[in-house]
Amino acid sequence: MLSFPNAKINLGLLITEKRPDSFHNLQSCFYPVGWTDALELIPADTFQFTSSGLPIPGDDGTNLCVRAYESLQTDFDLPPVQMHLHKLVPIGAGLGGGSADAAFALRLINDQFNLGLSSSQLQAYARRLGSDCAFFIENRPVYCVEKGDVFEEIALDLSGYYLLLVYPNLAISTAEAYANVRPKLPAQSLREQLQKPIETWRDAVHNDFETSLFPTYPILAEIKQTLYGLGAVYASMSGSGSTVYGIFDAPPLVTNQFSNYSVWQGRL
Ligand SMILES: C[C@](O)(CO)[C@H](O)COP(=O)(O)OP(=O)(O)OC[C@H]1O[C@@H](n2ccc(N)nc2=O)[C@H](O)[C@@H]1O
Ligand SMILES: Nc1ncnc2c1ncn2[C@@H]1O[C@H](COP(=O)(O)OP(=O)(O)OP(=O)(O)O)[C@@H](O)[C@H]1O
Repeated sequence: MLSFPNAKINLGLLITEKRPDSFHNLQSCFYPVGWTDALELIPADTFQFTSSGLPIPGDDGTNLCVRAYESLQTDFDLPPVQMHLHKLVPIGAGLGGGSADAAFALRLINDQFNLGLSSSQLQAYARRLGSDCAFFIENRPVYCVEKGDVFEEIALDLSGYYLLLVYPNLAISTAEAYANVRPKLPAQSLREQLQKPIETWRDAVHNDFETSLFPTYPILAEIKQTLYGLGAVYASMSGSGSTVYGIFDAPPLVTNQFSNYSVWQGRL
């Protein structure tokens, strides 16, 4: 069985409180985007995990695909499988790439072996693998709260817009990014801001990680400015960085602005 774990972007990200478990409560909107890895799972005589494409830090044994298999193996007598991941989504990019691989692995195993797990049961396994993971089980636009793993409906449809993702070949650790933020309760919820026309977002919809990361990595603010210069209706960093995205109402004319970076362009 073959699947294509896709990335996400965050439309706004407010970090509201530090939690007693040392994680943070947040408000954000997750939106799936078309930059994907490829993940294949086939039944085999012995368990094997291999990868190609972008190098993934850490041993294969700690890969989130392997951890997804192991988490189901504790409750089900799973036959061995061979999994191959072709990694294309940049790492340490704020695009949730590893989380998507884990969630898609859970879904593939559930389908391959007819485990009959519901969406909410798969989300429970996913939550244990990472805060972003549960989103990729249903993989549709949602408003998220708490650790980013509790979802609410939001009426937001950006189909028809174009997206440009710019990864400046700079990996930012999520844990480090959280360590440097100052949580604060917003005057107005992100949900209210997102319900207004996209043309108002530039001044109203913020990613709190930009405040702490832009002074350290000025290139991120420069990319954001360049995206607005290219005509973006809205531009922002995604998640804890380092990818910066622009949303456009027509395909942007990119020449050599981002020639040293990894770029993805497509429809939302
Ligand atoms: C920045 C976001 O991508 C926004 O969508 C996510 O909040 C990050 O989710 P993730 O990469 O799945 O993060 P996890 O693997 O769960 O956690 C990595 C580290 O980030 C910090 N962390 C993560 C999520 C959260 N709500 N509060 C936190 O403080 C913790 O230090 C944690 O040890
Ligand atoms: N399949 C995988 N793909 C990418 N990273 C993986 C994977 N499995 C484990 N990891 C580990 O997770 C770390 C970061 O993962 P990921 O790519 O999700 O971060 P990210 O792009 O910053 O996403 P986000 O901050 O939005 O969750 C890597 O440094 C790597 O050690």
